[in-house]
Amino acid sequence: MTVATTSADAQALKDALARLAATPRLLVALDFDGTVSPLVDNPSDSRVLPEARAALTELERMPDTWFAFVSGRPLANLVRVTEADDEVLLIASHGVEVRLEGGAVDVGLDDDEQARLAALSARLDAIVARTPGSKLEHKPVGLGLHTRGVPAEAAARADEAARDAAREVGGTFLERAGKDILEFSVRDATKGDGLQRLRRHVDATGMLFAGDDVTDEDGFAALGHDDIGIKVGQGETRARFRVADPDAVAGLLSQLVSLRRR
Ligand SMILES: O=P(O)(O)OC[C@H]1O[C@H](O[C@H]2O[C@H](CO)[C@@H](O)[C@H](O)[C@H]2O)[C@H](O)[C@@H](O)[C@@H]1O
Repeated sequence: MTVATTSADAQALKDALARLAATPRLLVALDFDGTVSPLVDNPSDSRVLPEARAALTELERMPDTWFAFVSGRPLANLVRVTEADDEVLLIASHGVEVRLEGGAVDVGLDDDEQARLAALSARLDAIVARTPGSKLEHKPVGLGLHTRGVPAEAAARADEAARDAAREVGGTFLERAGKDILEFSVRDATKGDGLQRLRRHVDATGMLFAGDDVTDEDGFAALGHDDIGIKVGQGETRARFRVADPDAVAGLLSQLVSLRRR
């Protein structure tokens, strides 16, 4: 993948990182898939790149410095793939599930939400059965139809059928199209809500947030003037900066560690 950035952009990012490294209370919040972990066919195989992991471990040890994963994955799944210890702050299910110090909140679906999810799940199962290579992911507040590796036309047909199914079930489903995944949720929190929650929790004076997907745009929208938003890869974005891939994110995290150590 090529991502066009000029040397002026690269210098501006370097300068912004140096300023952020000097902030009194620093929060580093990272999307997981496609940001610190390269995209892979089987979601349970995803892991944080070693360089990023080393940098995050260093950040965790520094005073007045916190890091968090902010992901669309369910919380239990996110804990497993990130191998996060109990200290790591986690925002999961696109902002619905939150684990700050003191444990996670219970999402507690009501009867109507449970019934609508069950009805949609049955319909999506039928779509998966006739779409080889697709998979249905069950999440605490929604369902994700995965089509990675499915030929484009068949994937588009499956997505369209899934949208029809959600309309048939009725009520409000928040629809999110990500990378080879179409999700339907009965709750409407966003990663932006998650970042605000984290900012308040640690009383951050500066924040870095990096993400690669459309749902990360809600996160970029929640950033302030003294924060840094980094889009990973191609696509439209409101982030101020852009890097090519998870390796580049890992490199930036290492730079941030060195700068903050100083
Ligand atoms: O917010 P994120 O941390 O980026 O999570 C978004 C979704 O990530 C996972 O799916 C994506 O990554 C998989 C592994 O690389 C890939 O196989 C899939 O095609 C991608 O859509 C995860 O499985 C989903 O639950 C997340 O919503």
